[in-house]
Amino acid sequence: MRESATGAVMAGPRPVVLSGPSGAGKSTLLKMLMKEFNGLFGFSVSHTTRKPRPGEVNGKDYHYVSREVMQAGISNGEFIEHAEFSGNLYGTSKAAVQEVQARNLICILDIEMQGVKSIKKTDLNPIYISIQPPSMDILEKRLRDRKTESEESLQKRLRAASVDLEISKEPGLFDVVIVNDNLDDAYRELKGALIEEIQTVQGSTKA
Ligand SMILES: Nc1ncnc2c1ncn2[C@@H]1O[C@H](COP(=O)(O)OP(=O)(O)OP(=O)(O)O)[C@@H](O)[C@H]1O
Ligand SMILES: Nc1nc2c(ncn2[C@@H]2O[C@H](COP(=O)(O)O)[C@@H](O)[C@H]2O)c(=O)[nH]1
Repeated sequence: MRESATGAVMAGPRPVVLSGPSGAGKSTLLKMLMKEFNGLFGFSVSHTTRKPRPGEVNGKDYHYVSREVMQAGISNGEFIEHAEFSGNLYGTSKAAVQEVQARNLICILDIEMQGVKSIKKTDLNPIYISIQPPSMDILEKRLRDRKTESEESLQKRLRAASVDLEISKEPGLFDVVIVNDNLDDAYRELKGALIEEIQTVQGSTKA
């Protein structure tokens, strides 16, 4: 048993932090993981002040809130971490992580670099995984092809990506670094990195 960063006393699988530049493929890999291991992983639904993209669902992809609401929550101590990214606020609430851990699932946090640094100061003790693009050119192409960003947002994200890739070289910051070139290879690596946690949860649900 341990007292987690959420303030709740929890036993159970270690959470997983997936980080890496916007467009590196975190959500794509995460969806593959959740599809193959249905019922083993739970997504920590972050709050954000950015507007939903077509197809995104409030409460599933994010909790979409105003800056005022988010700032009030931060002041009330409701967030484990938060960061300003590409002109918007993003943050992980204690409730989001508690909700997943209460179901004894492997909690996945998809967060950018400032969030990683903040989580490092807590006792959440996740496995830190960095998903990286094969090159900046390929990252730009993937982000452009995704068609979710304005030119301004795209440029901000590319600038953040360069900084992110530099910081991620810091020894010990990530437990695993995966270069997402071929998607199937990257997915295999991700599964390999999580196999112990997967087997632990599979074992405990069979018992
Ligand atoms: N290995 C790959 N080869 C080609 N395209 C890929 C690969 N991985 C992901 N993509 C595509 O790249 C785009 C960005 O991927 P994705 O949205 O998963 O990135 P992300 O890291 O979650 O970004 P963000 O942080 O902005 O949410 C998507 O359109 C996705 O389909
Ligand atoms: N520090 C945090 N970063 C987060 C959180 N939720 C998402 N993110 C990161 O934001 C960028 C942009 O996401 P997008 O959905 O607008 O493309 C990406 O790098 C995410 O990992 C959070 O709660 N905290």
